[in-house]
Parts: sequence; C-alpha cells; structure tokens
Amino acid sequence: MTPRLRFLVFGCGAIGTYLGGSLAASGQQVVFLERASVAPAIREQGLRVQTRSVELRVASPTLVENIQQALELERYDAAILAVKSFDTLELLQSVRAVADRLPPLICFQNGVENEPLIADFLGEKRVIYGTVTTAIGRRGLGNVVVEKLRGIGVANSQERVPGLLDALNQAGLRAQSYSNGPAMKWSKMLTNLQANSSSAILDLTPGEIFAHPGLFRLEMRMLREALLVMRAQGIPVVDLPRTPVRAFTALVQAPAVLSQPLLRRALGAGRGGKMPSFHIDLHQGRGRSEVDYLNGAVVRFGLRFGVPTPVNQFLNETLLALSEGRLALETYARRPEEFLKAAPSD
Ligand SMILES: NC(=O)C1=CN([C@@H]2O[C@H](COP(=O)(O)OP(=O)(O)OC[C@H]3O[C@@H](n4cnc5c(N)ncnc54)[C@H](OP(=O)(O)O)[C@@H]3O)[C@@H](O)[C@H]2O)C=CC1
Ligand SMILES: CC(C)(CO)C(=O)C(=O)O
Repeated sequence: MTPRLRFLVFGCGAIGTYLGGSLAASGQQVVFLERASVAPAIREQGLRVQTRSVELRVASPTLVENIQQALELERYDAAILAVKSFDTLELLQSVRAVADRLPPLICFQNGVENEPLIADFLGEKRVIYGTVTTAIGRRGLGNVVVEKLRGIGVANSQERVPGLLDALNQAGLRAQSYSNGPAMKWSKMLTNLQANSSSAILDLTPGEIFAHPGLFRLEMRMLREALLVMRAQGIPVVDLPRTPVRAFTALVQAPAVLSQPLLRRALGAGRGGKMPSFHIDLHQGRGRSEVDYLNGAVVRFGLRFGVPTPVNQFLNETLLALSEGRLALETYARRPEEFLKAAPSD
C-alpha cells in the first residue's frame, strides 16, 4: 500500500464523486470543493458510487465551499479537476491568487483546451493531462452509477505521477499512464464527438442516428474534419483504456457499407445505457453545453491550422442556439430531413 495521499477534488458531480469517492473509500484523504448551494446537502447525505458488483459509500465526506477553507485543512499531493469545461475559467479565476499553494491539477475534463488554460493561469508545473473513459451517470447529489467501467488515463509528465497512479489503481479506477497528453485528449475528444451534438439536436439515440444513412454520412464528415485537424497539428490517434480509438478511426475513413453496421454496434456499447452528455444537459434545461469545447474546439483549431470544418461549425452553432434558447427545442426534434436540409452540403 502506498502512503496515504491527499487529494483535493474540484467539483463533486458525476466524475468528482466517482473519482474522489473511490479514492476516499480506498483510504486516501480526499477533500471536495463544491458550490455552497449543494455542499451541505452532499455532506449530510454522504457519497455513493454504485458499480455492477459493489456499492461504495463514504458516510462523512469532507466538503468545503471555497479554496481558502480547502487550504486551511491540508497540503495536497494532487488536485482533480472535475467541473464542466464551461466552468473552468471561473474556477481558475477563483484560485489564481493562491496558485503557489496549489498542487498539480489532474484535468479529467473532456475537451482539449482546459490544460493550456490551467497552464496559463497556474503555470505549466501545475497541470497534468487526464482522461476518463469509464462512463458515469449521476443519480442525485453525491450519488453516481458506473454505467460502463473502462478506466482512466494520466499523462506521465511529472515525477509524482507513478505514485498517483498507484493510488488511483488501488481505488479500482484502472489507471494507465500516457506519454503524449495532447494525443490522449484529442483521441478522447474523437470518441465524445460521436453522435453527441446530433443526438441532442434531433432528440434521437446514437443508435437511431447511426442507422439513418444521411445522418450517418454527416457524422462521418464531422469526424473526418476532426481527424484532419489532428493531422494538421501532428497529433497522433492513440488507444485509450478499453477504447480502441485507432480501429474506430480506421472505420471512420472506410466505406459506409463496412463502417455503418460496425460503428452502430460499437457506439451502442460505448456509452453504456447513458444518453450522450449533450443530450442530458440540453434536455435537463441546463442552459449551457460543452459543445463549444468539443465541436467548437475543432472549429477553432481548424481555423488556426487552415482546415475547413463546416459540419462541426453547423453542429456547434445549432446546439449553442438550442441551449441558450435562441432556437426552439422542437426545431429539429425527430426531424432528420429538416436537419439535413439545413446542414452544409457535401
Ligand atoms: N460523466 C461522465 O461519464 C464523464 C464526464 N467527463 C467530463 O468530466 C467533466 C465533469 O463532468 P461531470 O462530472 O459529468 O459534470 P457534473 O456537472 O456532473 O459535475 C460538475 C460539478 O462541478 C460543480 N462546479 C462547477 N463549477 C464549480 C466551482 N467553481 N466550484 C465548485 N464546484 C463547481 C458543478 O456544480 P453546478 O452543477 O451547480 O454547476 C457540478 O456539481 C466534464 O468535462 C465531462 O465532459 C469525462 C468522462 C466521462
Ligand atoms: C461516456 C463517455 C466516457 C464517453 O463518451 C464520456 O466521456 C461522457 O459521457 O462525457
């Protein structure tokens, strides 16, 4: 058993509860920083992580509501960043003044722009690239279910990473180390892009989207744009924990007769029983969406590297308009033909 490590977890939502709850249940010291509006209720109820075989419970988790309280309690070995990408900037602004007292942040968020932003605010030494391929559903405050256990990835960019990996593995999180952080994050983004925005916009399951020939073609064009943007930057595709991203990429480039049935099956298995996160956020009326950090990132990097990305731009703009209430939810709901008419042509 490695010595007890001290973790600070930013955000006690699906991923924060899963990672931090698993670490706490395995004997590591964990402090969660959550919003003041929900922290007392989570503290009272405790944490619950339901896996297929066991239910982990943390009866009295330590929750704080601001960074000063967190720093009064401990000196940390690592922090875990588990807020949505649209909350990263506000969080970094709230901790910037105490940057020199913070440990490195392992960034487990989806998207490819969080780590550079953390480095800008807190310095290169305080960022470790991370990824989660296990799918987690949120049942309530501090209450999550492991929909599909795969693992997590952590870039081996600092001396302390092997010790952190041991602790993560002892907690059953199936951690693997990666030598190329950006390749890990971009490869994860490829998997997140699949049927995510289209499922939210159309209110269809990923299976329904991949079964429709026109929607399938549009998805493949969107993914090929993302692959070209990666290639323009010299970022390779890598496999992720129990996620064969390279084989997936080969299928995206193959003829539809071959790829469509295989991708339909793989996509069904990919997210467990969970609808893609953009669908959940849109239909829960969250008012914000991570789409601008996934499809939107493809567009921004495409502009920078001279790669046209019209399909990603269309999906990003449409889903942002729906999320912000500028477009009615019914506009394309279960109306693939209308949606395809509005999409950029081949
Ligand atoms: N769920 C999954 O299966 C996976 C998710 N991810 C990624 O992990 C990241 C986190 O996602 P997920 O856990 O699902 O998101 P959730 O919305 O479930 O959790 C984020 C939590 O952080 C809280 N929060 C936001 N800002 C702050 C802040 N400044 N201080 C304290 N708490 C804050 C949020 O509160 P509030 O809701 O009030 O804003 C919320 O409770 C995302 O980037 C996601 O894409 C990656 C792999 C799998
Ligand atoms: C389910 C998973 C792991 C893959 O798409 C994910 O990243 C998410 O839900 O945001």
